[in-house]
Amino acid sequence: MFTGKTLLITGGTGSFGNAVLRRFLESDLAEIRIFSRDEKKQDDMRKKYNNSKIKFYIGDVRDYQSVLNAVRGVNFIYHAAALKQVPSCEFYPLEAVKTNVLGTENTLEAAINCGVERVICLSTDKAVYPINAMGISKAMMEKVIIAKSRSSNSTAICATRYGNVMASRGSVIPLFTNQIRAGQPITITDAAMTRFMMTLDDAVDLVLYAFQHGNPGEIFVQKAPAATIETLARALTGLLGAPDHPIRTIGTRHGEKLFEALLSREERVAAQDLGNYYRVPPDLRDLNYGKFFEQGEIEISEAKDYNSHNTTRLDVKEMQALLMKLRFVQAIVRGENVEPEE
Ligand SMILES: O=c1ccn([C@@H]2O[C@H](COP(=O)(O)OP(=O)(O)O[C@H]3O[C@H](CO)[C@@H](O)[C@H](O)[C@H]3O)[C@@H](O)[C@H]2O)c(=O)[nH]1
Repeated sequence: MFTGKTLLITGGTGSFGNAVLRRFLESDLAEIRIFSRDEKKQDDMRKKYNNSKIKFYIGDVRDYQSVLNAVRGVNFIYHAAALKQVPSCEFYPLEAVKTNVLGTENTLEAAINCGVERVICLSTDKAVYPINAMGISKAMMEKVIIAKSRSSNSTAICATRYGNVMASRGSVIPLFTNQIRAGQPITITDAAMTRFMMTLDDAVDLVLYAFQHGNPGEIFVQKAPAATIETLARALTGLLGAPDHPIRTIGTRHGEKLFEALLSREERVAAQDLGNYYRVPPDLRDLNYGKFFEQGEIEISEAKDYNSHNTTRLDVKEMQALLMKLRFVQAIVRGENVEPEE
């Protein structure tokens, strides 16, 4: 399906953008466009990949015209441009709205106007029962996707939703490994806090799956095991040969949850179980509220959400086995100095 076609990656200089780019460079795509605001990172990528299939576009999803320039002539879009840090979005919620909500609207509008075949948008578990501005803006992004896909016949728009991607830049795994190596105590927010644990490779598999099998308005959810932060810390100290390394509890950060959900109760009832993934269909009921009410959903009262407290729980040994799949952790264990996954 990709032979001779063009893919645009918004936010293409970030971890997800890079991972998707690497995977798609192995396909028969004719061209891959990287769209982002970051001139410097684009320049680094130009040198690093040194590949004439890759074209670079400077722009910002907040600016429709700049998106439109990059979208003309494109067949597929992977939309990863986002403000994704929980604390910064708490302090600047309107910035999250501008990039995550309005930026998505701009991207989808340009896609529809240019006859793009498929768009896959990146979402997060923090969009389910959201409590922080980042999650709320991503939840609104999902609503924009579903609303847009109701009214677009020729462009199929889907989302993929993930939990934490292990060892991505700025995340807790590089932080803990730095603390261990620097001889500083590991700073744990709450020992009992759980997070879904998945690798970037798993996340990219789901993007490919969504491109190949997604129907308009569907959200694909990656199933994953979870671990407590204490298990994660103990797994890392064990791997780095410092099992007695001190741990200090610092308390929950701004806008943080004790556990995350990948599917709400309502979504779990409607979702199709695909083995490694869930496929959540869009709610296609119309605005006729009388009908809406008569056709209520009985199963929802019984359903449980799919969350990081009730999914498979990893113990320290299992967590270590998963960590050792990461190139970043393998290199750290060998005693090398490496940058986080990107
Ligand atoms: O010093 C620290 C920092 C973090 N944590 C904990 O480690 C876990 C993971 O934290 P972090 O790696 O910062 O990720 P999250 O805040 O959960 O958010 C990440 O994961 C999301 C997906 O759930 C992405 O959307 C976000 O971009 C990404 O920052 C959380 O339970 C934190 O409380 C600590 O215990 N100590």
